[in-house]
Amino acid sequence: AYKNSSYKWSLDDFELGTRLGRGKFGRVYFAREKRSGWVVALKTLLKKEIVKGHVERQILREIEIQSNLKHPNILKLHVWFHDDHRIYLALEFAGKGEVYKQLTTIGRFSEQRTAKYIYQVADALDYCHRKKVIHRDLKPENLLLSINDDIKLGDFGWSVHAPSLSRKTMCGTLDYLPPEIVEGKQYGKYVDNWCLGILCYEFLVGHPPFESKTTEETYARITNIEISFPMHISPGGVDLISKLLLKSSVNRITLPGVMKHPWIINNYKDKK
Ligand SMILES: Cn1ncc2ncnc(NCCc3cnc(NC(=O)Nc4cccc(C(F)(F)F)c4)s3)c21
Repeated sequence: AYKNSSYKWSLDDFELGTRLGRGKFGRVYFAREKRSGWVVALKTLLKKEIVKGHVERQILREIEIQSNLKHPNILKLHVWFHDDHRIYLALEFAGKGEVYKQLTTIGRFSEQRTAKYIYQVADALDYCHRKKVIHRDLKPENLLLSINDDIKLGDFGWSVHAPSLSRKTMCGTLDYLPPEIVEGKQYGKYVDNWCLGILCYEFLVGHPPFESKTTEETYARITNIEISFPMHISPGGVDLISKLLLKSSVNRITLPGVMKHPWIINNYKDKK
């Protein structure tokens, strides 16, 4: 029945299970589609919250963008539907949950684990960029892990079609903002390359490089690129991060360049 896209999905098609997570606009549940037995992560978003947050256009853009992306390291949006009060996103279920939960539990990741995740995120982002999509909100909270420990890039709630000037209102952490956004300049797809550098540092060290007590201090450290590396990071890791965290966005190492970087090659053995 559900193969033809005109099928009207509803909550009645799903059996809800345990709650997997809670966000600002709604909750995520483990769910099973009754007829096929398919397991999904059902994200519910309260319409009145979306209207209050003035993010209606964003959720529609996310649905349009994520429905058209098909990549092994991007969380699939299977179907979406709505009722009087909520919008529902039936997403691919990531068996090992959120990356940041693992990062906070373990503290920091090994070079091998980091290289694998960075390779997979770079591969997913390169695919997005080729489809003219900038993710813009890359951080551990938006990364999930499949049961085979593969990265699933999720939450395209902030993604846009390149190039873009649309303001990214400050919600959540500032640590990942690149200098061009902090300085309110026009920006392009290279914002994702910057975020990949922040992500790589945070995976290896356990916290982002410019984290500070005050917003002003974080801004200052981002625009001056004040970065220090702990002793335990290898020269290869320092080299890759230093080639991503460059003020001039066009000089940042490309995503294919990240995937071919010696540090990645040496540390990520079983890449396909
Ligand atoms: C926790 N967890 N454990 C396992 C597991 N497996 C899959 N998914 C999980 N969690 C959901 C991950 C998400 C993916 N895509 C999202 N998309 C979104 O949240 N979009 C969104 C929200 C609010 C406002 C807007 C708007 F309007 F601003 F655009 C957009 S959330 C899982």
